[in-house]
Amino acid sequence: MLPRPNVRPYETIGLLGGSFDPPHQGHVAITKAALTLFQLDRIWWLVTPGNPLKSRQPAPMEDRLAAARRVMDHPRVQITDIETRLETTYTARTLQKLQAMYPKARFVWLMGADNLAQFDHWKDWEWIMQNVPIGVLARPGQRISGRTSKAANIYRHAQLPARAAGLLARAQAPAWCFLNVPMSDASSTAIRAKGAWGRSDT
Ligand SMILES: Nc1ncnc2c1ncn2[C@@H]1O[C@H](COP(=O)(O)OP(=O)(O)OP(=O)(O)O)[C@@H](O)[C@H]1O
Ligand SMILES: O=C(O)c1ccc[n+]([C@@H]2O[C@H](COP(=O)([O-])O)[C@@H](O)[C@H]2O)c1
Repeated sequence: MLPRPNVRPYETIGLLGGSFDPPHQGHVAITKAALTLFQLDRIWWLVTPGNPLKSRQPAPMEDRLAAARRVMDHPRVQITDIETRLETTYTARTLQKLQAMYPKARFVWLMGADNLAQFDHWKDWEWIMQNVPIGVLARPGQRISGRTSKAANIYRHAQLPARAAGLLARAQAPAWCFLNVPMSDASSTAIRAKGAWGRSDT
């Protein structure tokens, strides 16, 4: 297991959960954009043991962690196996445990627009909305489905405009912000379909 990350009091930490099967330049692009635009101190990649909504078994955790470390090399980004350590797969449970472990940290949940589109299918998604600020990054073909999704509509009153993105981490939840960052069409599905897992790490 990887060492438990250290956290300074009042740090703002973005959490990018994912299968990373494999990690790619789309993940790198949204991580760099989120660091800057949401003014985060750091970002942790949470390499998930398994997405609860996906039946497909991902590549072994060690392979995904190693590939993630090769692809995402940045002093303020840490690759973690926290969900394995916490024995969680549901995001709400992961967030509850992290908030209890690091009560002075300010966590922000990060995700692509495709996940906002189906967010209302996640376990305890309203708890997440009401307890953790959420930063959403544009993804090709998913901007409209994300922005018009059930979760977006129900929590429209809690949406921060993009020009206020820098306030998200310190905002009281519910608070979410959609950023129209330059988009990358990279996807793990496409890389797997090409049989390119581990060959290029891009
Ligand atoms: N190109 C991209 N642009 C914006 N967000 C992305 C992009 N690729 C991945 N993400 C986001 O990164 C997080 C982790 O994604 P994940 O590891 O599932 O990669 P993926 O390419 O979506 O995988 P798959 O194709 O297997 O579904 C998710 O919140 C996802 O929305
Ligand atoms: O908690 C849930 O119900 C839930 C449902 C779907 C996805 N997630 C999380 O969302 C993150 C992105 O998943 P993925 O497979 O799109 O990379 C990852 O951390 C998953 O564990 C969480």
